[in-house]
Amino acid sequence: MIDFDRVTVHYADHGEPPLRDVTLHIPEGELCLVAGRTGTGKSTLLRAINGLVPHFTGGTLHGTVTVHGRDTRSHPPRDLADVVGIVGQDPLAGFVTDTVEEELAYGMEQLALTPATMRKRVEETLDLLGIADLRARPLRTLSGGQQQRVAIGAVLTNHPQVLVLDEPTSALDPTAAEDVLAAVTRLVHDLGVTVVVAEHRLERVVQYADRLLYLPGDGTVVDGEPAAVLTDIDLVPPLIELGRVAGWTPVPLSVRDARRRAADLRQRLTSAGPPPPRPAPDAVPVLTARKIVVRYPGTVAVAGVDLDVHPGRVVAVMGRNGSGKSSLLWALQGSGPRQGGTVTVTGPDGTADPASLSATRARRLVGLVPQSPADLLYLETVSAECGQADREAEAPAGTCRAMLDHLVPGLPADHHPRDLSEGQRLALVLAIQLTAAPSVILLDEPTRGLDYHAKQQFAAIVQRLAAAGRAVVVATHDVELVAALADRVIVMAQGEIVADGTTTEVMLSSPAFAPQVAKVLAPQPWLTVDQVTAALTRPGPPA
Ligand SMILES: Nc1ncnc2c1ncn2[C@@H]1O[C@H](COP(=O)(O)OP(=O)(O)OP(=O)(O)O)[C@@H](O)[C@H]1O
Ligand SMILES: Nc1ncnc2c1ncn2[C@@H]1O[C@H](COP(=O)(O)OP(=O)(O)OP(=O)(O)O)[C@@H](O)[C@H]1O
Repeated sequence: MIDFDRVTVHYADHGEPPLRDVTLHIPEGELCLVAGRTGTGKSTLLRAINGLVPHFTGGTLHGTVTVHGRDTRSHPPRDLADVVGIVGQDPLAGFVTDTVEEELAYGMEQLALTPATMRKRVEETLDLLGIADLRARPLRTLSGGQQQRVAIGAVLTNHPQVLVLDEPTSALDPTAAEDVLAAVTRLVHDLGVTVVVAEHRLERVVQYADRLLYLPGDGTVVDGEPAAVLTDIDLVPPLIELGRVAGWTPVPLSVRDARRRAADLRQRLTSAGPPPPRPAPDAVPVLTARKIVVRYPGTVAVAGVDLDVHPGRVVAVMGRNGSGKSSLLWALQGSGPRQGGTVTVTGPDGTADPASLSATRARRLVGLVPQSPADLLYLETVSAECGQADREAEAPAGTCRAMLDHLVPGLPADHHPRDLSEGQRLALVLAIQLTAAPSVILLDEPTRGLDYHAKQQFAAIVQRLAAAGRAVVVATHDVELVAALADRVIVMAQGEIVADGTTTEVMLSSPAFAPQVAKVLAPQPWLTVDQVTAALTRPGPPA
């Protein structure tokens, strides 16, 4: 269905070609997962399938890409639209209409389908993605995950023979991610649709994949069965890391498979004793919120939330798409809407409601890194951004740059923020926020687009902040990140807090939020491979 014959892609201002002499063949009816570190060329490979590369991205393509018998060189994206459906990384940027229903119908209008068919497919898709009650909503008022569902739906209504998805679950809650991937897998099995999906959170997709394309970063592509390819690379989901620690071969690809083999590991962990508990929090909270209410026309996003946040602690806020996490963070930070309730934050100069202060003073109490950090960067260079941050925080010149070097050493000062990798951009925005030395740091879905290595770096940064006495609140769908990082987990549903406890309590009590290690070892209280490794290597009690 998809053939790459000796394909090389060069971007003009980019030295090394992301794809170099790549030959591969993806048969009809396969689900093919594309993996590799940030910036290795996954999106480039995906965009070459529908001709966006090179027709729209610039650069040059040598060799031949053939899709369903059509050469992409002579068939630009519009001539492939009846065969290939593509969902990009940034849903908002890809939308062409204003409302959910219009967006779902748009592609079918281009294919000139009958109104009856269009109607039927729109209804099916609204149900499939759980967005029926959003049908009339303007797209820009949707939460991040709701937007991602619409973007996927808008492609599914066209019934493409080839479906290309670039990080389709990055903003989805764990249950929605499973639903979407199960639906996509049904298309593969029942209708013979060919699917190519790039994803950093391999744990979400690998069990559905027939084939894994791994981009090591030198322009080549390693192509094989998932279990075989994963045996040889260091970029692996927790389940496979666990399999390596336990010495299982071949490596397990599903939780079910791992559970079957885990009896011996459970035994060893039982004799090692439970993981050490995390220390109890300070008695005095640094942030106190009472009866917070956020309303939009027709929606109550936050419905009377009470919350205390303590210094030195990392709190994760989880919950389904649209449950009110972002709205809560913006209300706590003070610049988002808030129709009711009180927020007080304690800083070096005393206690205040950030919403009652100037932006500059508020930033000394609470810093917020938004879902798309690029939104906060608007100057031409890294050093201009840093200088501006120093001035706004009335901090000595060089404060922000020192903070940035602490996070990611050695970023060139004259780089344009646009040319930074996702992880570097995140570090820059974090450094800008930290320059004001806020007591509380709020992070909204900070690991979208980060590979496993970048995520580890990020977790280390957050742990250092907490160790230095900051309070950190992270809204996220990334259960593996939460397991590794958070002291406490809050779960929101329809604007209310429905669970609040230690990470272990909350994650073990709800299968939707359990990390892979917990699923394998339940009911024992292990959440991460690090905990398991530490227990297995801990010296036993003297005989
Ligand atoms: N239109 C473009 N012009 C110039 N360089 C580009 C362009 N698009 C991508 N690149 C560069 O090509 C390389 C591969 O980019 P690509 O987006 O394919 O990576 P990726 O593996 O999808 O990364 P991520 O995991 O962050 O999505 C990167 O170094 C990137 O900076
Ligand atoms: N400007 C707006 N107008 C109308 N409704 C809105 C607006 N902004 C958000 N909402 C709605 O408020 C609810 C909460 O949105 P919010 O972004 O806080 O959710 P979330 O938990 O962060 O979601 P996600 O996990 O998808 O990021 C959602 O139903 C959303 O559609």
